[in-house]
Parts: sequence; structure tokens; C-alpha cells
Amino acid sequence: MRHAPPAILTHNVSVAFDGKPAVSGISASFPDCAINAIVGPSGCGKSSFLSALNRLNESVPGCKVDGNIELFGAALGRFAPNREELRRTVAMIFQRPVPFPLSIRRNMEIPITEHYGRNRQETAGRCEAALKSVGLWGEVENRLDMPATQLSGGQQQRLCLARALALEPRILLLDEPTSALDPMAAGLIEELLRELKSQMSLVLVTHNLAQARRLADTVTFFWMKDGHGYVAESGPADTLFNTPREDVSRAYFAGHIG
Ligand SMILES: Nc1ncnc2c1ncn2[C@@H]1O[C@H](COP(=O)(O)OP(=O)(O)OP(=O)(O)O)[C@@H](O)[C@H]1O
Repeated sequence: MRHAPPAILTHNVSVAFDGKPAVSGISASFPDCAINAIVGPSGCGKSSFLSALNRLNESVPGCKVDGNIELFGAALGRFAPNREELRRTVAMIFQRPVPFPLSIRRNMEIPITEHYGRNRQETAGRCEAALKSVGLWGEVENRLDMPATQLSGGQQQRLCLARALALEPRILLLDEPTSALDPMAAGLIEELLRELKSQMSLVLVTHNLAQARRLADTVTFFWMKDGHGYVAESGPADTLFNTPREDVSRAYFAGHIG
């Protein structure tokens, strides 16, 4: 029986800035329909690695990415022929929500019409469905023309999620998506991520080990050596949290270091 390839498979990936490696030798596998947490101390290159997965750091001056990245068994360039298509299918959510400085409606309409065309009825339907999927529709349906920046931080983050989900991504990259939110808003996002994993692969960079314990199916643990990050250990969340193999993982997950 042939097994489906993982959503993301990396081999020997490194990311360097001005010749100085931030991470090196990253070989990792992230299954589909799962929440894959990347954890590790500050500065070990988690965000740099995450951004390489949809070529976001290509536009950073002095940044160089090496190694192989495959998405669903296809090389990155074959999986998505251009950057726009890649960013649609491999969407990214950041620590601080970044809505466009426009109305809630325009925030949704712009990406939807860019991708699906200008049919007004279809656009309105996609907008409503995406806002419903993040539980925001009931909160904003009567004020869609209000500036998105007037929403609370948690609502803005859910709007950014809705904007990404409207384009039906297959992979969702999340860089500390709840660390700027209050516990209630963070809880709503966590609930959403749990629901979304039936439809896609999620890669979640988090500092918050309690969050990783609550959400993760797999864990990839980054640590630092010789001034750059590397994967110290990875595997099913249960194994990493309960019976880690490496001394450094045991110490980190017990809260003794990092
Ligand atoms: N745009 C950039 N230009 C130069 N160096 C950078 C840039 N972005 C990241 N770095 C460097 O790469 C290294 C890894 O940073 P990165 O943000 O990826 O780590 P991280 O594990 O995500 O950290 P944190 O958990 O604090 O967000 C750091 O030394 C950082 O200074």
C-alpha cells in the first residue's frame, strides 16, 4: 500500500542572513490534517524556518534559503508555480494581526476577487462563509463597512484567518498566533485551529508549551548549537512531552532550561 506523502517534508534546509545561519540542517516532516507545533527558545530560528515554507523570507535582503522543501510530495516550485499561488495555498498568520487599513468588507473582498473573479454574489457568499467559519459573522454582519482596525485584537486575528481561509489553503503556517491576545481571544483561536485540522495541515510556532500540549499532534523541538538553530528532537506530541529521548528535550520540557 502506498502512503500519502506528508503535507510538508524538508531535507537539510538552512536559512541564513548575510551569510550567518539562523537555522541549519532542518529535516522535518509535517503530516496533513494535524497540528504540527514547532517549539524552542527565542532566537533558534523557528520563524525563519516557518517563513521559508512559503518563500516569505525570499524578499528579505541578505536572506538565503538552501535545501529541499516538498509539499504533498512535490517540490515547492512544482506544487505552486508562482509566489502568489504559493501564498494562497500555504497561508501565513502572524503574531500581530495585519488587516489592511480598509473596511472589514474590503479586507475580505480584495483577496477573494483577486483569486476567484468579480462575481458580486459569489464574493459576498465566500465572504460570509469565511467569516462564519471563524465565528466572526454574527459579530460584524451589521458593520462590514467599519474599518477593520477598529476590531479588537482577537477579532482582527480571526479576520486575518477568515481572509486566508476564504482562499482555501492546504497548509496554514501560524507564527505565535495567540501571543498578543488575551486568554479568551486566544481560546477562541485555539478552538478554531482544532476544527481546521480536519481540512489542512497546520504548522504552529509557539513559545507556549502549555498551548503546544493542548493542541499539538506532532512536535518539532528546535535548539541552538554553534550560534544557529537545529532540530534536537521531533515526533508525536505524546512521545516528546512524556518520554523525550534527548537530555536537552527532557530539560526543556521540564522547564529547567530555555
Ligand atoms: N530579517 C532578518 N535579518 C537579519 N537577521 C535575522 C532576520 N530575521 C531573523 N534574523 C536572525 O535569525 C535568528 C533566528 O531568528 P528567528 O526570529 O527566526 O528565531 P525564533 O526562534 O523565531 O525567535 P523568537 O522565538 O524570539 O521569535 C536570530 O539570530 C535573528 O536575529
